[in-house]
Amino acid sequence: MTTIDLSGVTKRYGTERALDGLDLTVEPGEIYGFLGPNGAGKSTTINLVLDFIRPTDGEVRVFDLDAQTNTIEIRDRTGILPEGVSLYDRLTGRQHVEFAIESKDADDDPDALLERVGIADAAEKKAGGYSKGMAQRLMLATALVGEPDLLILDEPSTGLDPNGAREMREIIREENARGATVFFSSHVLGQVEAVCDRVGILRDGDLIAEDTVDGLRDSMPNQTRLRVTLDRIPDDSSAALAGIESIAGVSSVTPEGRTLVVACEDHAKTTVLRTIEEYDVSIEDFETDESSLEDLFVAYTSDTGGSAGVVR
Ligand SMILES: Nc1ncnc2c1ncn2[C@@H]1O[C@H](COP(=O)(O)OP(=O)(O)OP(=O)(O)O)[C@@H](O)[C@H]1O
Repeated sequence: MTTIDLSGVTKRYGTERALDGLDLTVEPGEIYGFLGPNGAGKSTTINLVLDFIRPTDGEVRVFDLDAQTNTIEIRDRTGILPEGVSLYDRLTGRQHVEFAIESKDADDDPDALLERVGIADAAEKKAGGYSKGMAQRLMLATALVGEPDLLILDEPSTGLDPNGAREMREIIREENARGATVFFSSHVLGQVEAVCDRVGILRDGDLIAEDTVDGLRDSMPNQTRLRVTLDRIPDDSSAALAGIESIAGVSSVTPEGRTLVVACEDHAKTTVLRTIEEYDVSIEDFETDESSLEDLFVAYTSDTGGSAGVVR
C-alpha cells in the first residue's frame, strides 16, 4: 500500500500553473517533509490530497483509494492541521476538540488531548482569546483526534515559539511511533531536518529533489558553510553582503553580529575570504562545517544558488 500517491498531477488556476506533472509518493510509516518557497505549490498539493480542489490532469490516490471518489473515508483516516487558523472565536478549546471527536465518531478524551498539546489550562477559554501559538496547538489537538493513519500538517510551526516547535516535533515523533504516516509542508527548515525520514523539495510546481537529508547532502558534496568572524562590522555592510552574495558558487550570506555565515561551494571559499577583506575589515577567525538542510534548500530553490541540480 502507498499512503499518498500523486501521478502526473497538474493543477492550473486559470493561466497560472501551480503544479506541473507532479509525481510524489509517500510510503506508510514515513515522516515526509515537503519543502518549498512561497508559492511553490505545497498547499495546492495538500488540497488535492484532501479533495478540497481537483487536478487539471493526473491522478491522486491516498491509502490506495481514489481521492475524488473515496473522499470521506480518506478524510476520516486523516488528521489535518491546515495552514492558517480556522477556529470559532466563541467556542472554547474543549468545545473545539469535542466537536472534532464527534465529527470523527472517535472516543478520545478531550482533556487528555488538550494536555498533550500543552493548553489544558486554557480548555475553558474561548478560542477568540487564544494567542497564535495557542490556536496552533488547539488545531493540532483536533488533528490528533481518532489516532489518524495519516497526519497532514501544513506549516505546523507557524506561530510557535521554540519550545512549542520542539513539542510539535515530539508529538510528530510519537504519532509516527504509534504508526501514523506524517506529511508536512514547511519553509521552516529546522523542523524538517530534525524529524523527517525523507524530504521532497518543490519549486514552481515541480519536485526538483527528493531524498533523505543525508542523501541530499551527499548529492551536493561540495557545499559547505563558512563562518567568518570579523574584527568589526564593515562600514558599508549592505555593499559587503551584496558583494559576497554575487560571488559565483555562493548561495547565501547571513550576518550574525560580527560573524558572517556563508553557504557556498568549496571552490568559492578563498574568493569569499578575499572579498570580505576588500571591505577594510580583518578576519579574526573562520571555520567551515557541513551544510545544513537550510543551505541545501537555498541552493536548490534560489535562482542564483550554487550548482544544485536535479537529483531524482
Ligand atoms: N485559488 C487560487 N487561485 C489562483 N492561484 C492560486 C490559487 N491558489 C494558489 N494559487 C497559485 O498557485 C501557486 C502555488 O500556490 P500554493 O499556495 O500551493 O503554494 P505554497 O507552496 O503552499 O506557498 P506558501 O508557502 O506561500 O503557502 C502560487 O503561484 C499561487 O499564487
